[in-house]
Amino acid sequence: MNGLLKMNEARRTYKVLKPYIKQHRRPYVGLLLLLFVEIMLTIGFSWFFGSITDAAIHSDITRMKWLVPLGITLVVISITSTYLNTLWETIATNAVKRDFSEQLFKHILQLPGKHVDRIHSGDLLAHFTNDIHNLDGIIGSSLINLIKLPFIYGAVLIYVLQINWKLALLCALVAPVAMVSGVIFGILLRNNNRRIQSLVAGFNVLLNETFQGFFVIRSFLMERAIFTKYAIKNKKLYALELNNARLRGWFYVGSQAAASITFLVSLCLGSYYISVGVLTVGALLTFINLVNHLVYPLTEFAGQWAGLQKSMSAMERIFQVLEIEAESDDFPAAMRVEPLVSSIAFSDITFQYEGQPHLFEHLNVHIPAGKIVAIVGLSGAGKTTLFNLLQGFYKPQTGEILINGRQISRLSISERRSLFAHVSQETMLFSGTIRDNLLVARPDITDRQMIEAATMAGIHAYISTLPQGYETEIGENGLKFSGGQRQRLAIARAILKDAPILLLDEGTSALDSETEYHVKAALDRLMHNRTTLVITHRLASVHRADYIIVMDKGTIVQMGRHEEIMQQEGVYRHLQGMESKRGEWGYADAFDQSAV
Ligand SMILES: Nc1ncnc2c1ncn2[C@@H]1O[C@H](COP(=O)(O)OP(=O)(O)OP(=O)(O)O)[C@@H](O)[C@H]1O
Repeated sequence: MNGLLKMNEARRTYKVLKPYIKQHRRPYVGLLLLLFVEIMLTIGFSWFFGSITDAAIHSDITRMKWLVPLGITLVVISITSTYLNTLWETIATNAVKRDFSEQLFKHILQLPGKHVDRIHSGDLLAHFTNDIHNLDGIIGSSLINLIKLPFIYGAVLIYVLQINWKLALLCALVAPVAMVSGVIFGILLRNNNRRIQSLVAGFNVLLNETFQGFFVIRSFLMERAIFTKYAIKNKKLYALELNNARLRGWFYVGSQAAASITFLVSLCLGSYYISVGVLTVGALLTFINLVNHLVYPLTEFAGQWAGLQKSMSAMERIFQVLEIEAESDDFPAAMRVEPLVSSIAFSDITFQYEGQPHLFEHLNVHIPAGKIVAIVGLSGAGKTTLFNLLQGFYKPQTGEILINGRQISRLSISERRSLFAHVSQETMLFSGTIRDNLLVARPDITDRQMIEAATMAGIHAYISTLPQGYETEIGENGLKFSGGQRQRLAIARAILKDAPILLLDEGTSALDSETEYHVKAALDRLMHNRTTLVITHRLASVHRADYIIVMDKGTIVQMGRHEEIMQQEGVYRHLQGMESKRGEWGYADAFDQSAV
């Protein structure tokens, strides 16, 4: 039933969390022990009030003499147990959350490309900013209270039954009402919390897009539209939070009413019992002290149940990611592969992106070792997809990719990724220093090697002009690089990776002539003695290639040297024609001057 905690859901949750709870079992065992201490304290204090009152009424000084130190002992135990309870609960909850979030993060880092495509980064963010924190219910307070409350209820009921069974049973009549209203409250609260959680995930998506697309938003004057979206979500969240408060308010009013009625009934009937000599004043005091424990565990149980359900819905969202099979059990490590100049063969490859029509059908192509091969074609022809397949981000449905005759699918992920150095259109720079960004491929390299690579890439001279050189911080709050500088940093990274196959995406952005000269020179050095596949959108640069592969809608339509395929009627000549028209319009030149 919607809203009720499904048993298989709970079982699945605890199956996943069990190893983490087991690993941090000490604070959990401590909390279980404290549970019994708390039950003893609850009954002990009530008994103490009754006993000391009766002793006072009967002027029993001897009894009072040993009751006072006992009372002090109870207070000391109570203070200590409260302290330990807070400490152990925090340790248990946070240790489990810490390990579980690390596992989730690791899992996400190892998800296959086809699944990453389907998940919005804002949703992934929400797992860490929201869902993980909402797990408290299943691993912390709610779980412990759900175990504790029935014990407290049972122990108190047994104790008050032997004080006066009629009074006790009368008070216990409140139980069914409290339980039914608790279940209804739990369902309503869970449904409301589900809506809140999915709204919070939506917030993350919006914020993520806004901060990533800051300049696009400004350039397209989208500020008002984005702000309106934010404000609408904010209003919805406010309404849902208010709904939550109302639900909780009504529930606590109900609990209070139940507690007050029970208190009044036991006080009035108890006073009558005193007057007819069935109860002593002390026994009534003990009873009244305990009677609240016949109501609050029931109402509190419903509250904790709701907390548990809130955690369950957070866990449900996390499951959607956890259930996707990861590429490997552990992180692939960078490894040195033989710097053998390698041939590449796509053999009978059929591939389609999920939910898309076939992009490649029986694609066959052989690239000899040590050659520079340019891949050209209109946008969407499948050029980038070839790179994605080579690096194993996606798997072909049929066919094999062979490197030096070896089936690439038989290589480990480490071996496979170590074969390629990829210089993409967009150079991702991470927060940290220039050194950190250069050493991403090989943290073990020496300063001399790093400087050599930067010199070859034509970026060392610039880095040397910076006051802090290679230690300069880059990223959000640090130095920003121009497009050309970023490209040269990417080339330096690729030089340091020293892989036998170079995958180069030249991109559409043009560079000014001087920068282009430096980048080209750096690339020439990088391509030396390697097999290079270069996606190029600027046909002026294809003359350097040994072969040109022309792609159209997932098919290789032409292949050969520039001079050969220029003789043929087809896509390549058409592209060349477009390029020269672009040159005539002066578009490329104008762009060249403004870039970098
Ligand atoms: N992750 C993806 N999921 C679904 N479809 C995709 C994905 N990536 C690319 N495609 C589709 O596959 C086709 C080929 O895309 P690909 O990026 O390989 O083309 P391309 O030749 O590199 O284009 P461009 O020159 O514009 O970069 C396109 O129709 C594209 O929409």
